[in-house]
Amino acid sequence: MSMIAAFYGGKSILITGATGFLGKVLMEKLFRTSPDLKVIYILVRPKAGQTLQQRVFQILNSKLFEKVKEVCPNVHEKIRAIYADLSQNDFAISKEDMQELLSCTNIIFHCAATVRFDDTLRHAVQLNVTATRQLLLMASQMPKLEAFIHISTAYSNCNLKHIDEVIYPCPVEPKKIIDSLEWLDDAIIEEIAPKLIRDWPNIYTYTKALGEMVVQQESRNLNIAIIRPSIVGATWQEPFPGWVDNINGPNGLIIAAGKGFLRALKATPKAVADLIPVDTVVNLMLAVGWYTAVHRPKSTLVYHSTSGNLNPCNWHKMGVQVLATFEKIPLERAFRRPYANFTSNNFTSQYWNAVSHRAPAIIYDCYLRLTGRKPRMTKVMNQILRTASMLEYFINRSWEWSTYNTEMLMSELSPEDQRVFNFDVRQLNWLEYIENYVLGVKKYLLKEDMAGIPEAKQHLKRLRNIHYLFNTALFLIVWRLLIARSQMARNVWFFIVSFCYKFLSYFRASSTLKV
Ligand SMILES: CCCCCCCCCCCCCCCCCCCCCCCCCCCC(=O)SCCNC(=O)CCNC(=O)[C@H](O)C(C)(C)COP(=O)(O)OP(=O)(O)OC[C@H]1O[C@@H](n2cnc3c(N)ncnc32)[C@H](O)[C@@H]1OP(=O)(O)O
Ligand SMILES: NC(=O)C1=CN([C@@H]2O[C@H](COP(=O)(O)OP(=O)(O)OC[C@H]3O[C@@H](n4cnc5c(N)ncnc54)[C@H](OP(=O)(O)O)[C@@H]3O)[C@@H](O)[C@H]2O)C=CC1
Repeated sequence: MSMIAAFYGGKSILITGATGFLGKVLMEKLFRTSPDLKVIYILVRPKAGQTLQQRVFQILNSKLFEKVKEVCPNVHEKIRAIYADLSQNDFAISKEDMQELLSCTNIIFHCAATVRFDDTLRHAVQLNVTATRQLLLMASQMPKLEAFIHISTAYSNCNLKHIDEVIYPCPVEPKKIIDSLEWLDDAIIEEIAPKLIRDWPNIYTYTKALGEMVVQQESRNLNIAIIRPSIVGATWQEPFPGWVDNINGPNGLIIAAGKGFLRALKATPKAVADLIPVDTVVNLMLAVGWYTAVHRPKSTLVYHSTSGNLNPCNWHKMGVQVLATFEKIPLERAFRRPYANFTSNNFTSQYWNAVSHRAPAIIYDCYLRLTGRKPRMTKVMNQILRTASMLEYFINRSWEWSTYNTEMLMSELSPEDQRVFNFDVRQLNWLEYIENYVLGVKKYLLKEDMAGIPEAKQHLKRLRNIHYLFNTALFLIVWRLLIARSQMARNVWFFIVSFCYKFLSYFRASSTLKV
């Protein structure tokens, strides 16, 4: 019997960010391994015209939850969606709901955040810092609370090269920033933001670092742990391999590469690609929840959920495997054949952007215009290049994350728990994982049918022929222009023609002699 699964039985669990990528996989695993849990409270806001109930219904009826429905048929009754907006005072939760949360919650998993790199400082602080403080305040009023698990990111200290499982101080006190945002207007905030974030690459990582400091400062006598995942990728094993449902991190670039939009990337091939499967992160989260509640460590422990120091893979290996998978399982209606290279040189990168990205987009838009359609490719291309440039910081550097606490926890688990809540990335086979990942992007994110693969392959063949035809035509045009304008080009041309003529005459004469 799994001790961790048994621990969550009968518990009331509060999850923020349950509608996000990590939150959904966390709920799925909880329901599947501890179907006798009492209730999962989720703080949700209405979004995209959907009510809370519609959002929950959609999640529970997705492919991800298929296995849960077999193990826990009454899952609908065990999930309680509470209206909340984490960027509002008291999260805009009703008095009754707040009372219920305060009196019943046993465990908190705080996943909600804005993960946009380009968010405004005001909004990112509201969500990643102030909301964390507010939730800790709520937690301190929960008599039954056993553990508070805060999800941060391994990149919260990406201004350092070696990162230990400790909370590092930030140059500016979070409280000072929270207070100053109350009276500064938006224009001034955006002006001072670059000065505040110093050597952090974006607002996201900076505010996540502030969030950790808040956790340390406001921990009071709570049982708290922080988990820092690196780049969270598709599921490795559970509930099935390759599940993914958003375009963050590598996902958008994998699609852009598979559709033939992105054919070169400013990346350092040997830099470590620190991906971590989402189910591995979730298993660690549940193990940490159990350990924090049962063993009650004296201080706030930080756990790194990273792969680089235990089972490293670099961007070259990853890129090659992504492309190899697209050879076997192409995406539908590609713009060009998937082909790409990584370059760490600025000049080469600019060159490839002009030749491989912008030029084909402009040519395609001309074609759309000529055929009476609305041009759109340049816009799409600009968006992809903007996204790629935002991610560049992370694919041109390597970090070392120590994992003492994570390894310590692994050794504390029973063999059964190590199996059911496996977070040992040493067992991960990267080639197999990446293949399933790419397949998952095609099936679950793009919702493409596997039956369409032969047609997709046929389409790629047509693209290859168009490519050859285009290159030949281009060569002939350039050559013709050269011959018309340059004596030297004419001489070379006559030399080639006469050489070919002589070769053919010799070949014909020798074959006549043999007869
Ligand atoms: C040496 C030889 C080698 C040979 C082999 C070479 C082979 C190469 C093949 C290439 C294959 C590539 C495969 C490898 C992939 C490597 C990529 C690695 C990426 C690494 C990422 C590291 C990130 C780590 C950070 C830390 C992790 C975290 O803690 S949190 C999660 C990270 N957060 C995010 O990822 C959020 C990032 N997104 C944003 O901040 C914003 O979306 C944006 C700023 C990027 C864009 O904002 P904007 O307002 O302009 O746009 P938005 O409204 O959001 O969207 C507009 C349209 O753009 C689409 N979109 C959005 N995001 C992405 C995206 N990530 N990728 C692609 N497209 C995106 C979006 O859908 C919108 O489209 P429309 O709706 O159609 O308009
Ligand atoms: N994905 C990754 O690569 C990594 C993620 N992390 C961390 O993991 C956690 C989860 O990330 P992930 O699941 O990928 O992110 P998502 O963007 O998928 O999910 C974010 C969640 O936060 C919720 N949220 C955002 N704003 C509000 C708000 N104002 N009120 C209520 N809820 C809100 C979202 O709700 P809604 O659906 O309504 O928008 C959503 O459920 C974050 O803390 C992130 O920093 C760490 C490292 C890597």
